[in-house]
Amino acid sequence: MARLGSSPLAISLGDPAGIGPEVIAKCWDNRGRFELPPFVAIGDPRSVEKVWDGPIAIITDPQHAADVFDTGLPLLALPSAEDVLPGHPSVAGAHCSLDALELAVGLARSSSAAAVVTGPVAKEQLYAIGFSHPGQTEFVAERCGVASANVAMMLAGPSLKTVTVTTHIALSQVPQQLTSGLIESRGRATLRGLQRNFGIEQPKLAVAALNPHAGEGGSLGREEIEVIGPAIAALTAEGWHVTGPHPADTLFHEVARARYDAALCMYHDQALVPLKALHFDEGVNITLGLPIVRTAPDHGTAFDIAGQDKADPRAMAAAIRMAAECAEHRARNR
Ligand SMILES: NC(=O)C1=CN([C@@H]2O[C@H](COP(=O)(O)OP(=O)(O)OC[C@H]3O[C@@H](n4cnc5c(N)ncnc54)[C@H](O)[C@@H]3O)[C@@H](O)[C@H]2O)C=CC1
Ligand SMILES: NCC(=O)COP(=O)(O)O
Repeated sequence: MARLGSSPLAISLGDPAGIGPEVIAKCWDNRGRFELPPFVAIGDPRSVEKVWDGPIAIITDPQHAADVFDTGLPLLALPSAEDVLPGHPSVAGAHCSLDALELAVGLARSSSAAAVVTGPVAKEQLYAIGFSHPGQTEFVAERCGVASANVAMMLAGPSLKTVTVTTHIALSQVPQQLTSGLIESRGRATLRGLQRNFGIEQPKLAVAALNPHAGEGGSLGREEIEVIGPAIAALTAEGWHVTGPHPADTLFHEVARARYDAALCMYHDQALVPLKALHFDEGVNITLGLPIVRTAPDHGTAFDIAGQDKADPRAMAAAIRMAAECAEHRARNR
């Protein structure tokens, strides 16, 4: 188990109607088996009570989380304006999930929490209340004062780490938004993040192509020649170990995966499909490039199974463990 200082991890429950409250409660239930350090959950206590009958320890100071961790799930209460119905998202629930996220980030920024783990939110619900960021990644970056181009959304599992250059945009927008500058800055955030969070001193980055067969010499698209290639050359000139652009269809099999520490992908599904195919049960989303550690499970709100005791907590447990390990690693190598 990672050894943290006196501060617990702060975990936002996510959308109160999603599976966040259930998987977090199940993590507390299985804290010994999953080898989890003390954490404090943040959100509406009713969202947990509706799906779990274990003990909740309401606290008002995160520093008390460790004292009560053996007897109940430590919870900083942020009640939603309306009652919670698992599987039925609401405007009030979206506001509640955003408040919990904001508080969790604030606690980590002020060192009252060792790291942040975020429960799943529904982007559609957040967009409906005026949330102007593509996702939690960009929101956390802004709250930390980091430009969103300088963070990287990494999905990490035991045998694969992927990063996506463009994040939550329509597929039709990807070619316009892909620039050499953006690929470079995501690449840099990834390489530094591998060093800082995972202790990989000389990280190897494999860059995926956008087009089939890496563009087939320009006849199936010119992004590899005009956009991706120059970004790889710039990163290589800085001394980083970067290869590509690699045809994406042959980048994720076992032998190929052994050649790199992370794959830099051009769009969301290029990065997330291989990761979830291999490691859905234990995939972790980690934001690289922040002054704090932020992780999340790779899955979403799963409203279709919320409140039915079907949610698998292993990805949340992996996110908690990774947050603790990265925080400890960063503290040791300050
Ligand atoms: N980090 C985050 O906050 C994320 C949020 N989302 C949000 O979640 C919402 C739903 O997205 P979907 O694409 O449907 O993905 P999803 O991950 O919520 O669900 C996809 C399928 O996997 C199942 N599933 C997901 N997690 C599970 C678990 N722990 N145990 C058992 N089954 C599980 C669901 O029941 C569903 O059938 C969207 O609004 C999206 O914005 C999606 C991914 C990550
Ligand atoms: N598909 C990954 C995802 O939706 C996570 O996004 P974020 O809210 O962590 O930015």
